Amino acid sequence: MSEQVERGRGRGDVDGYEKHGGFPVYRAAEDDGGPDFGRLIEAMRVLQDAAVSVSAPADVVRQAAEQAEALAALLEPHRVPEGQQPGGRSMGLPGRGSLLMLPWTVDKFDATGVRSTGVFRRFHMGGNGAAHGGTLPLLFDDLFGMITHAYGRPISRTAYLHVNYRKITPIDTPLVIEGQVDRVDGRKTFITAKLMDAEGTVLADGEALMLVLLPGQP
Ligand SMILES: CCCCCCCCCC(=O)SCCNC(=O)CCNC(=O)[C@H](O)C(C)(C)COP(=O)(O)OP(=O)(O)OC[C@H]1O[C@@H](n2cnc3c(N)ncnc32)[C@H](O)[C@@H]1OP(=O)(O)O
Repeated sequence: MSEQVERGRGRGDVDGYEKHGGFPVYRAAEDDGGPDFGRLIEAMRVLQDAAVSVSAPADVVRQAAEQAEALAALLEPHRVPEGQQPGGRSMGLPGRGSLLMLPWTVDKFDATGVRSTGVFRRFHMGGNGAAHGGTLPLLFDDLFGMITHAYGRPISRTAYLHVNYRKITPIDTPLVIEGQVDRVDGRKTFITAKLMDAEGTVLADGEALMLVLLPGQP
């Protein structure tokens, strides 16, 4: 039977939903990882763009490999368990400071929906100037997670995610994605979203079913 969940309630405010399945408690990083963390993550993205778009002399590639290995060795001793690192939890940074997520900026986040803006970068390219098809479901899935959260639903997992590719999605072009909860039915949250260019042309649209986790579910 369908139910109308009160809009605008925060996570944990809904009776019986305080456990979020088997998920540990996730909190936003208080200081976005400190003064230089965002800078590090953006430099890593620029490096990824460069690494996949250069054709450099062997000596330059060797030097770059050595510097990348040295950088990894510098960071390696500071690994922490999931949920303690600022990467992915820094709400003030593009893509929350994650290198997996698209480096987009959320400019609307409430119970009526979530909107995010940004560009697909060179390292997201599939071919002929278009974003790789696999990067779009990533963008949609992350948005659907945020929409679920902003709506006040407990942590949910994607049961299905459907993307319609309507037009080529260009890299290095400002785009916007926006979506909202359409319907709630028990554990099920049905969500839709659209990816558009600056003129409002729909490049892709998507829908998903997000399922609230049962106690202990991973
Ligand atoms: C701040 C931190 C934020 C962290 C966010 C994390 C979320 C990120 C979002 C993700 O990307 S999650 C990763 C991708 N998804 C997964 O890995 C999910 C893997 N699948 C599962 O874990 C389970 O299949 C799942 C928990 C989704 C559901 O298993 P259950 O055994 O709990 O549910 P069940 O199969 O009994 O289905 C419950 C209802 O949903 C329906 N259902 C399930 N899968 C469906 C499907 N694919 N299509 C249509 N209906 C579906 C099912 O028919 C049934 O409907 P009824 O209640 O009406 O009978």
